[in-house]
Amino acid sequence: MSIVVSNLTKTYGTQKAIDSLTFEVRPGEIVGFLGPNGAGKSTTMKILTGYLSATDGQAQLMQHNVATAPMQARRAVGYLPEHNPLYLDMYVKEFLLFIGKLYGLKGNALSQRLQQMLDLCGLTLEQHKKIGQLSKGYRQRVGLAQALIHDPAVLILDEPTTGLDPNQLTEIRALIKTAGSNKTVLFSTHIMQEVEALCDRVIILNRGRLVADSSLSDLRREGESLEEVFRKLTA
Ligand SMILES: Nc1ncnc2c1ncn2[C@@H]1O[C@H](COP(=O)(O)OP(=O)(O)OP(=O)(O)O)[C@@H](O)[C@H]1O
Repeated sequence: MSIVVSNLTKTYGTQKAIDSLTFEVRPGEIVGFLGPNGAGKSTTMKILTGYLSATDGQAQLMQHNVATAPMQARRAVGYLPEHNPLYLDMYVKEFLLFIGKLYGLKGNALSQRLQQMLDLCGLTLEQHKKIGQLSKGYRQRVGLAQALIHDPAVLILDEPTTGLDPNQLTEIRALIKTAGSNKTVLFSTHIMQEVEALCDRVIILNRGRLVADSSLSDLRREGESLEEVFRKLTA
């Protein structure tokens, strides 16, 4: 399994943001992580990527426990956080080189990987611009390039297409599909068509609890649209 989450719980003060979540993601799957605002999606992703610690339960990425083997787990994952925090004063190329070095890349391996990421993410012409000068769609490309630069087995993307215009949205979706073709991808979104276009499976949370874990083909067989299923389970 690429991702294993068992009985994962996170409490903020007296509020349980996630409550005994258990699910697994197989190698190569693209899984849509859905739920209404505040359901606990970002909290789960932050625990998986080592930005938060769990109150209880366990999570593993590529067999590495995120709490007890954090360095190995972090190397196995690329993360695009919600709102894509970037250093706006850095140049695109400079930023990607900086992130590559943080992952231990150097010399030819670093230059080759940078070139591959600029090509893959369509950033070649923008590489000498400051990140702050880029449109939102191009900033998302930079966010994806930084998540991919160390060639992780797992990609975790928190609402990667929020706030994009329809053209940029289509381009970023295509990029996720290409970049994720040989990876395991867990990504959150509120756009149901996106899940239908990209995912093999959906996991739905509601108020911190898992309320559905199903392949899209099983959902379709039952004759309900994803939107109907979502509404029924999270109303
Ligand atoms: N740092 C924090 N301190 C206190 N409560 C928090 C904190 N972060 C999140 N929460 C709460 O935990 C719950 C889950 O939040 P989370 O951001 O994980 O949800 P989400 O499903 O990602 O929502 P959205 O779709 O709006 O991004 C919410 O009730 C939220 O207010």
